[in-house]
Amino acid sequence: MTATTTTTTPNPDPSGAPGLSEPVGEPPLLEVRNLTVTYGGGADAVPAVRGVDLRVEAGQKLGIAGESGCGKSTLALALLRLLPATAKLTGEILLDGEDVLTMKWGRLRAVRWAGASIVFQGAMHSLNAVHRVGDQIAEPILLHSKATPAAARKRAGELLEQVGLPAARAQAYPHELSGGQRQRVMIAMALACDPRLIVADEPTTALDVMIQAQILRLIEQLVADQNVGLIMISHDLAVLADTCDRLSVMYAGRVVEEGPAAEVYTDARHPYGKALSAAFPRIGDLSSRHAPRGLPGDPPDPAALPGGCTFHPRCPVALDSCDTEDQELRDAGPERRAACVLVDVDGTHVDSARPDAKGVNAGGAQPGDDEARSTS
Ligand SMILES: Nc1ncnc2c1ncn2[C@@H]1O[C@H](COP(=O)(O)OP(=O)(O)OP(=O)(O)O)[C@@H](O)[C@H]1O
Repeated sequence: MTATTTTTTPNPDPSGAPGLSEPVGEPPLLEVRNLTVTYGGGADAVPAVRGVDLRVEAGQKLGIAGESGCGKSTLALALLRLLPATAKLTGEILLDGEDVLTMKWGRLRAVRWAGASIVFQGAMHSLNAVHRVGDQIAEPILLHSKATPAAARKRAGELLEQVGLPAARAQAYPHELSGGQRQRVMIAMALACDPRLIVADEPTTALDVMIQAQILRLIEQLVADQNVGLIMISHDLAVLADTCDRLSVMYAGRVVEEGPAAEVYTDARHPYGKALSAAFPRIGDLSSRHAPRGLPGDPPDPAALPGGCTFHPRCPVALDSCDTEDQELRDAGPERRAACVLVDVDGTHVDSARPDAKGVNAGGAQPGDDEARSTS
């Protein structure tokens, strides 16, 4: 995608996300401002994404974590306006400073694949079973460039080699490849038009751990070599912490915590971030103190969100006021933000010992139990 004018002054950072330096005069690669996505309308409206701000620079890897149903895939699809017509979007999605939400269709077609491309989960379902994978990789090249069919096929072979497969595998049909190989094909396809941003939605979920590690290292290598931006979406906080620079944790359609990936994983500020982190085992420490612990209860139905802080019904440290008072993201230490009334501006941890804490879910993840997560 061609960068739009860079003569304007830098956009102020509405998310306030610190630590993301922006070259003077250059808009960030991706800036999402106050994005909302609502499926349907009236009494049946489902607010799947609610006021999300994100920012990704070239070469940066942002992880988006959260339980099933928190709006991760909706957010990913919204970035390229790939949602069904029932979805209503508001806010801004600025790709190189150009708003995806107000683009004309012709421009949007050009931006898809070339400006940003998506690697979906479940390559078997995303690839067309009756076409050779080389032809499927060549297709966006033919659509987005003046390449001849022969040149596009040659490029497809090169892309396969780039993702660690022999060029000759271009002749294979999806069912002739292993799950890991198919996911490599998906990544090759995503790279076909030299995008500036790659959105990877659960790219390794269906793979065994060995192949998962290979695919993650491949994605990391490609981001470094080609200086693209990466948004990686996963329910697996450990995978994101291992792969990404920064992490945003979503709950009920909103970002409730963000910061450097390793810090959010080992020392989350928000009770939900803490609970999500505590749900994953720490490699190398299998003592009972570090045993993974689940979070009782389920995320709320987006069509019937609880009042106040949407996490309060599951929160082990909720105060009475959390039933009615919602929280915006607030500073929670250097380069950290969290949407919790108990987070102090200086980043002091959630204080689970407050006398007015209601102490629900006493058997679940205990946010005050930081020690258990700080030694990995
Ligand atoms: N086409 C749709 N019409 C109505 N509601 C939808 C539609 N797609 C998703 N939703 C709802 O929007 C909410 C967010 O769904 P989404 O798939 O974005 O979550 P997710 O975090 O990606 O979950 P998962 O990890 O299970 O894919 C859910 O409540 C879901 O039921």
